[in-house]
Amino acid sequence: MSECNHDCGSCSENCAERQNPADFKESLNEMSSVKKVIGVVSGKGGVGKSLVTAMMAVTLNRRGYNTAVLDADVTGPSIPKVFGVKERAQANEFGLLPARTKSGIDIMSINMLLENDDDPVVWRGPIIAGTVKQFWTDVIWTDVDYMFVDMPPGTGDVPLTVFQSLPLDGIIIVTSPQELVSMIVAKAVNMAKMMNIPILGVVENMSYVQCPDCGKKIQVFGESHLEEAAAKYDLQILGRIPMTPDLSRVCDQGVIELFEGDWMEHAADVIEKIEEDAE
Ligand SMILES: Nc1ncnc2c1ncn2[C@@H]1O[C@H](COP(=O)(O)OP(=O)(O)OP(=O)(O)O)[C@@H](O)[C@H]1O
Repeated sequence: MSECNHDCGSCSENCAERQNPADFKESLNEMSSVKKVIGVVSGKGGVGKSLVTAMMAVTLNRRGYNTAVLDADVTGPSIPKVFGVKERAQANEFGLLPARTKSGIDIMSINMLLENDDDPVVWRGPIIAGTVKQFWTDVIWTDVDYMFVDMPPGTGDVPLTVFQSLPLDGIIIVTSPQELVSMIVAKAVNMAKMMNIPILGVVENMSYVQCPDCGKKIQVFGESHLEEAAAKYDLQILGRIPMTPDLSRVCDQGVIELFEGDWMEHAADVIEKIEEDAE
């Protein structure tokens, strides 16, 4: 392209440079070590992407790995809240230091840099993407086996630019049952394919409600279309998470590390397998 400004986030041309996203990935801080980076995406907001990101980090941490969460959802950051982290980010001469949660998960989020948690982030796309890049380049991520990235929701400019700036080893798509009947999941799948990032699979959140008395599973949104969508887009089903007051409580109280349930175990097996495949 003759007028290339090298900012693919602000350009819609499908040129050779866009097709090779590795060209513009940012390098990690030289004090950091991160083995695998998994992006957690959703076609739209509010489907439980942050919940899944946090539960994945907790599940792999329970299996003995060092895990971290990079909160790239800059305009709607919820990671510090679900982990009950209130402190501001500290820095030393080499870079920014992530906060460490009670069970030892390292996290970095824009909320740890704002003066007040409830200050809105009203920045434009390039500034947001620049912030996420800095979370990668300027934060000292020590000895991380698995980093989970809570991606900005949707398939627009900001998630696209974030996709392009981080060296993701795979992505997990989070959906709600309603999304599966629309084109939203297709857009998320196609964005990952455009970026040449392997899709590890799909997690259906709010999949059902289980009666606390008789154990019956009720599909509140009607019969699930998960299998159908997984077959259509050639996706592996990583898990189904019920809608439960317990999950809502652990998020609200900032104690996600105490969640009980085995919904993320299959996803964790698949993630461990990436490691084995690479060896
Ligand atoms: N399975 C569930 N059971 C109960 N509550 C849930 C469940 N999933 C999500 N929630 C609640 O829904 C809210 C939104 O979830 P979450 O922040 O994970 O969504 P999100 O997709 O990351 O949203 P956004 O993209 O807008 O940041 C949270 O308050 C969470 O407590």
